[in-house]
Amino acid sequence: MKSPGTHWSSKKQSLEERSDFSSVSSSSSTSRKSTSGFKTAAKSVAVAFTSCFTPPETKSSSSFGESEPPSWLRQLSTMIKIIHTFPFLVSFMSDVSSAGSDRKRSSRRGIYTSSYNSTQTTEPGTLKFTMPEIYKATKNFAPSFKIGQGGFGTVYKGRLDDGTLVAVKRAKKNVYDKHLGVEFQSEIKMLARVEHLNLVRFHGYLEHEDEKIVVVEYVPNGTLRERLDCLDGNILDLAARLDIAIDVAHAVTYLHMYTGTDHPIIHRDIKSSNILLTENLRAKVADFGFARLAADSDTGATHVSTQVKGTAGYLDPEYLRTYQLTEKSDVYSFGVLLVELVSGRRPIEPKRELKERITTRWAMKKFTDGEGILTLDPMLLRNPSTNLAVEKILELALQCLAPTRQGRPSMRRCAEILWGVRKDFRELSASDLRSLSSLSQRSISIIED
Ligand SMILES: Nc1ncnc2c1ncn2[C@@H]1O[C@H](COP(=O)(O)OP(=O)(O)OP(=O)(O)O)[C@@H](O)[C@H]1O
Repeated sequence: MKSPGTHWSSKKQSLEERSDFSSVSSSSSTSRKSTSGFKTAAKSVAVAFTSCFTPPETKSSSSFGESEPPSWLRQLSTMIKIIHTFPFLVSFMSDVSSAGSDRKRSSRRGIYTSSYNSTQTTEPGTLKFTMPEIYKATKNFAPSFKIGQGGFGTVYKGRLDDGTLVAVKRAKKNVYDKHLGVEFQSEIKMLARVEHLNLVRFHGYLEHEDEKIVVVEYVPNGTLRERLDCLDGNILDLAARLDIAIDVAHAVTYLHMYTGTDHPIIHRDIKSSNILLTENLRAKVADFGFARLAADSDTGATHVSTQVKGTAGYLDPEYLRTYQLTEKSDVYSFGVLLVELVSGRRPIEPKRELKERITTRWAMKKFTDGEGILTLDPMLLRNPSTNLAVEKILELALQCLAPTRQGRPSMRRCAEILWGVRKDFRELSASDLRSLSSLSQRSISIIED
């Protein structure tokens, strides 16, 4: 995703500037607009009670590549097959029976079957797309299908033979940029390991000559950063922001506690422009280009030593100093994200006066001075429920932003704390609404009198 800040990717910690947003995902907006106080309060309550996650639809698509997949991928696929034996059988049967297209890919990620030319059956487990399929899906990479541009390359919207909408990430063809190859390998390796409602779903990849392509689920409602910037004129209210924070906490908890095979996964690039939003404004964490496997705690290891990668403004200072990476680096980035959700500000705001340029520093100072509410995004209205929620979110952010990893909560704990904040927020919003309603009833009777 495009960075709102700067990408770090070097042992020497050299800075690599990434370009600004130039394009916005398509599709209609469903954001909620804040208008008058009463309306906003009413909406908050309605949203709080109706927001629920709609799982992505089961999708099937077509095909595989001609060449053998790498051995690590075959092993991975075998693991996935074992984990998903039953879904595989179910989707395999439905694919065989539907026989609508020449080739079929089952609905479960990583498990494929084929009836190409009615005779050939490719070994399940290949995640590969072919170039003709990609050309067809993206209408030869038509400019009108372009939905984004990032450090990795260009992203196109695509439609597979069965109608499934996908995002096709095509790597830049820069033979001198070795990082792209590493990012590509990391992205497909990690995506192939994970499956969670709050993570973008992996459909497959293509690596052929100088083409490197990742195909993932298309998420239609833009990035969180675009929403906070109000690019479509709609304000993301606090109820929606809390839901998004919880979705992200769930996704990252899953990565950290993922025990399906071996090590947990550290995302390393949690930031608002890597969080995609669905039509219902629920969040999906994307971009596994920097993801790493965590240290194996069974061996007593506490961290992995690795070159520093991530985005300026979100980077754990301890990791930056020591090169020691743990899950708590994601927790730090999540703390930055919480402040971003409350304030609407980017982590680094170079145009502001000096003491406000580093958003977390400014916000944490306000919070510890007892003025946390002053950090609230000016687009959001203050009321008792919002005031309380803001205090609680900033309190959690302060813990996540602790200078060393021992002081930070686990991502699971973050999720639990946020559930509590959301529960209180909903209850208080409902009572705010009741008082507003009785107040307006009283004023109506005074006018009538
Ligand atoms: N799955 C998706 N569904 C819809 N839009 C997407 C999807 N993935 C990416 N995009 C769009 O494409 C843009 C660029 O995303 P991309 O993942 O390529 O960035 P990136 O190359 O990883 O950038 P960086 O490395 O700088 O973070 C996003 O900001 C978003 O607007």
